[in-house]
Order: sequence, then C-alpha cells, then structure tokens
Amino acid sequence: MDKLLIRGGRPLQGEVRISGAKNAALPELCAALLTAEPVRLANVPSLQDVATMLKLLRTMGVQAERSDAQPGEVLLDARDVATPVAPYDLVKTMRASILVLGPLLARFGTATVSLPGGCAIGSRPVDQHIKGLQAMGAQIAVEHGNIIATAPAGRLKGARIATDMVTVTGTENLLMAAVLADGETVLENAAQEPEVSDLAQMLVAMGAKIEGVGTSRLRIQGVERLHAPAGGHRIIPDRIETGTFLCAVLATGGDVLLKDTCASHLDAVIDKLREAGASIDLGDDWIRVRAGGRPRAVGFRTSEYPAFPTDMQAQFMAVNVVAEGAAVITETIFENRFMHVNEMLRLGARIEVDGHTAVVQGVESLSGATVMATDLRASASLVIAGLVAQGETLVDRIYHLDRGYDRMELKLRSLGADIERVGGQRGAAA
Ligand SMILES: CC(=O)N[C@H]1[C@@H](OP(=O)(O)OP(=O)(O)OC[C@H]2O[C@@H](n3ccc(=O)[nH]c3=O)[C@H](O)[C@@H]2O)O[C@H](CO)[C@@H](O)[C@@H]1O
Ligand SMILES: C=C(OP(=O)(O)O)C(=O)O
Repeated sequence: MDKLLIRGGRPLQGEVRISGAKNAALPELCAALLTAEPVRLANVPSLQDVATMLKLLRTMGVQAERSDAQPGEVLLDARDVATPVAPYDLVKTMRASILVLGPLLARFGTATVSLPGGCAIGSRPVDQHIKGLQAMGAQIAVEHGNIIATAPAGRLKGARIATDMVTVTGTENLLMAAVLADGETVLENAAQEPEVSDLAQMLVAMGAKIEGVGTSRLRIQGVERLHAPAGGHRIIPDRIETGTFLCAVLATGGDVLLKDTCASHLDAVIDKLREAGASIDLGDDWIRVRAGGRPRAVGFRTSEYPAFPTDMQAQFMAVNVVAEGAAVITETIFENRFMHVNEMLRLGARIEVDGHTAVVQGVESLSGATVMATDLRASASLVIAGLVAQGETLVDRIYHLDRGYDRMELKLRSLGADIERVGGQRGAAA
C-alpha cells in the first residue's frame, strides 16, 4: 500500500497549476447521461474518483475515454446505456456514485443504485435525494441494499421540493432529474456551492432551462431532450486543492503563485488566511501567497457556501497547530470530521476535541512520526503537518488522498518539498 514519506522543514516556493474541481467533475461526468449526443469535458482532473466514475459509466455502456490529443479532456457518449445500474463494489469506493441516480431516472425512467453506507466522516444518508425524486413521481424501493427507482410512464414530473437541509449532491441529483422532467420544478434550500452552479451552467449549455443559478432557489422548466454543450464544457478550478496549497504555504513559511484558479470561490478561506498573517495578492486566475513568519491562530466555523467549507477544516487546522496562540474550530456539517486530530497529536500537536468543537493550542514545532490517513482531507492535513514537522513523517493509507488530489506529491515536489511516494506505484488514476 502506498505511503508518503516527507522530510519536513522546507518552505514551499515557486508556481503551481491548480487542477479542475473533483466535486464539479463528478456530477458533470454524470450529466453526460442526460443526452444521446457525445459530450466533451475539459480540465478533468486526473484522480482516483474520476477514474472510478469513468469505470462506473462504462459498466453501464457509456463510452467514456480520456483524449490522447488533449490533456485533461474526456469524451463521453451515452447513446446506448445497456444497464442503468450502479453496483455496490463501485459505490462503496465512492459515495458520489449516487449522482447517476437523477440523470438515469430522468432519461431512462429507471435506475438501480447501491445505497451508499456510512463513511469515515459521518453517516451521510441520502434520504433527501430519495424524498425529492419521490416528489417528482418516482417510485422508489430499497431492497437488498439497492435503491430501485422507476418513473411511472417513463418520465418524472416537475415538483416543488424543499430539502430539510442544504445538500450539495442532493441538489445536483434533483437538478439533473428536473431538467428532463415534465413541467416546472422548484428546488428550495438549494446548495449554492460553485460546483453546483458550474453543473447548472453546463446543463444550460445542453439546452436546460434553469433560473436562479447560484442562489438557494432553482427554478427549472423541464425539456424533452438535451444536446451536447457546444464546444464542450470546461470544469472550474478546484477551490479545495487551491485552499490546501494556500494552507501548506502559510504553514511552511513559503511564497507560491497558484495559477489557473479562481480566488472568488474561496473568499471565506482567504479572509481567514489573511487573518492568520498570510500576504495574499489576487488576479483573475491566480493567487500569490506569502507567509510572513509564524502564522497566528485563527478560529472558524464550517458551514455551507459561501461560508468556510468543511472540506478545508482539516487543512486549516494544520496551520493552527503550528500557529501562535489558540483557536476554536467548529465543524457543523459532518458529525465525525475530526479524525485527523489523533494523528496530529502523534506529531506533537496540542488539540482537545469536545463534540463538534476542537480547541487548538499552537506549538512552536512538530516532530515527524508515522501517521495514518482516515479520509481525503484528513490525509491532506497530515501532509501539511508533515511538511512542517522536523524529521521524517510517513503518511499511511494515502489511497484516501489519491481519491481527490491530482498528483499532489509531484506538485509539492516542484515547490521544493522533500516528499516521495513509497511502498508501490500510484493506483490507476483516470
Ligand atoms: C462529491 C461532493 O460534492 N462531495 C461534497 C458534498 O458531499 P455531499 O453532497 O455528500 O454532502 P451534503 O451536502 O449532502 O451533506 C451535508 C449534510 O447533509 C446531510 N444529508 C445530506 C443528504 C441527505 O439526503 N441527507 C442528509 O442528512 C449530510 O449527512 C451532511 O451532514 O458536499 C459536502 C459538504 O460541502 C462536501 O464535504 C463534499 O466534498
Ligand atoms: C468529503 C469529500 O468528498 P466525498 O463527498 O466524495 O466523500 C471531499 O471532497 O472532501
């Protein structure tokens, strides 16, 4: 099993290119199921979740290939979908497989998707996805661990849906279902994450009629069919990869230019980084971050976009761990997203957790040790801590990291980090 070996203590310096957003790529790959025309996606990141999604689409009969000629481009042809089924062996490795449910039901009137179980960071039910589809007329049964869904007479009906909480993939699933439904759907309490808006823009380019993009109320007039987006669709930059590098630079005391990114998707994180002492300059598609000595500890509370993202909580905690002072971090989205804390303690961090709150008392230095990644962003936070720690840090179980980061260790190495993959080859990224 692959591990990352890090010899800490080197500030990051140089330039790095940010990849396309995992959490936009996954629903947008599924959106290709909504049309019989071939769809071209650009800026698709090379990471394990994308590989898993391409595999899932292929098992259904979709032609899904990376272009040899154009790096980052994926061509998808869902003309023939023989089996509208997402089996357990793929869903268990990637919860976002649930994103095929809405589009399959919308276009083919039937779908069977294995019910995702719990996950390291929380129980993560999909009841809101199911409730919304039922409101659109779907008949849904859960049998033998599978969600079995059908649309009577083959087509969903528009409905007014208010989800009990803001759900990102829930909004995306219902949006993809609604674009081909008969009549109008109104999604209240919709997620406003940039990845949801990027999906909506792709759907509009495919002929969907959607009002309110970027707001908490999406109004959709269903159409009979969709076409491919003319000229393809380019995936937005990954704001969480961006934030991860920003935190790594501040924690290590470096100076880095991040290219091909979008600063306006990261307002809350950038505000907190500045509060922590980072000097940050912004351009249309770049961010330059410079650390001015040891960071100051800064508290924050995770919440839905545009507030501080839960997917940045662990990485920002790694900054606080070596900062001057103390900070309170509150996690409001997932009930078990402090799994990195016990591993950080092994590196010498001082953190106390009480329910949804972690109190971090910054320390002057960390000392390298073997630590175990428990989930995707926990892995990233341990890499940041390892880059700061004195001596060697070995991060185990980095298959979690590979799910969601595009060649992270190569990018870090290009910035001067002493980091290498040991114990095998990287798994087949898409
Ligand atoms: C592939 C993808 O885009 N993943 C992101 C997505 O996950 P995901 O879409 O799974 O997260 P949600 O926004 O749905 O979850 C938010 C909260 O709602 C709860 N909930 C959600 C749906 C539901 O039917 N019932 C229910 O109770 C969840 O357990 C959680 O407590 O948004 C999360 C919150 O920003 C991010 O951390 C993930 O990186
Ligand atoms: C939690 C995440 O992803 P997923 O929803 O795919 O588990 C994440 O990207 O941090």
